[in-house]
Amino acid sequence: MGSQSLKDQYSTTAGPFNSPPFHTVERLPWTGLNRVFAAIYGCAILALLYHHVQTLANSKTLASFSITLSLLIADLVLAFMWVSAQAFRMCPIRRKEYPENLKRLVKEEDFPGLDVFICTADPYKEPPMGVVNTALSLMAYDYLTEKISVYVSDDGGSAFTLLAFMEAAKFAGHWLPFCRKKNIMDRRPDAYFSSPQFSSSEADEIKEIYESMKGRVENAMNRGEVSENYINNDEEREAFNKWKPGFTPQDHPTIIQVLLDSRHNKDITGHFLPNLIYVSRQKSKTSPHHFKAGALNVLLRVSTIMTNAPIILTQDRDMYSNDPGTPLRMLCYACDPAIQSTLGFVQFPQRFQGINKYDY
Ligand SMILES: O=c1ccn([C@@H]2O[C@H](COP(=O)(O)OP(=O)(O)O[C@H]3O[C@H](CO)[C@@H](O)[C@H](O)[C@H]3O)[C@@H](O)[C@H]2O)c(=O)[nH]1
Ligand SMILES: [Mn+2]
Repeated sequence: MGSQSLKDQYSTTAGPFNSPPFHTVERLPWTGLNRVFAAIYGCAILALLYHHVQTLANSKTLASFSITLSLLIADLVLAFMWVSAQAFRMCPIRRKEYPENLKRLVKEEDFPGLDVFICTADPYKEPPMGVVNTALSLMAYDYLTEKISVYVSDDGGSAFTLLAFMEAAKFAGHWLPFCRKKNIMDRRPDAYFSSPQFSSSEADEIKEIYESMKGRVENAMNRGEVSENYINNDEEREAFNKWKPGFTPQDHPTIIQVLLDSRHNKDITGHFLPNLIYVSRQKSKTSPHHFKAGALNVLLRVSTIMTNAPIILTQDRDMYSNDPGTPLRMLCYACDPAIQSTLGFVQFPQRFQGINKYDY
């Protein structure tokens, strides 16, 4: 990473201004064994390929020529796959961040703003409640809430997704202070409610609010419309009125709806809530929309005008953050002057759980 060689980074002992380090990187033991194994395996592959080439050169019939050629091609493909997988085994490392050291040098009020992007594309393949859960796990980060802005891009152009987020905006007022108070790690509500740590009368109350929100959204979806009894005020009515006849996911004007404004909206304990903005970009059958990349580009443009945070975090709708300290961990890299000027992005490892049958 950056101009520092990996070797220099291994010896990182001090952070900026000789403070304790913000992050360290350590080589994993037993790498030597991987390399020896790869060398032996590589020789075996080369010998096999050499054998195929020899047989090919000496083959006398068309049948043996074509069989050997197919074997050679197949083994070349397998060899390529094996070589590309070795990159991860040659120099495995473990990175560690020390947010406590960062907090000692940088005051919380001086942390940068954070614009969070979530994309969703289809309310039936990607149920709105799933996207809401993802968003809540990010809104509940351990970070000054008024510095967080969550932008949701809805390529499905669905009133149900907007309804789900209107409900989520209200639920956030209960969920965020609850997570803070209980210091919950998994801040995706449905993951928390199905975890063994979930048990207390307070948690039961929150679960009840969650279930009633979920019920309302799912009922509306089952009925196939957001009827009058889901709408609470004129502002909400005005938003849903944008779904005029002829509105389709592939052809409709832009909808941008601010659901939470961090300058005004507070949770039940009086803390400010993060910004929450619903965006469904304009679509037209005559111009390509470029899928997720197109959606992210639109969110970039919208967020630049609305909040323009120097840090952007993006997350697919089928993932969630299982560590509320993620923004601080990211800042451990972004605030390190030694790598800051060359740092483009920080990527966190993904852990796959509960993959559905379409995701293999
Ligand atoms: O027109 C589209 C299509 C997809 N998406 C979103 O893009 C994300 C990724 O789509 P998904 O169907 O989950 O694709 P996966 O194959 O699971 O995703 C992997 O592969 C994609 C590229 O194929 C990457 O963009 C993803 O980050 C990566 O997780 C999701 O949030 C979608 O809602 C849109 O916003 N608009
Ligand atoms: Mn996915």
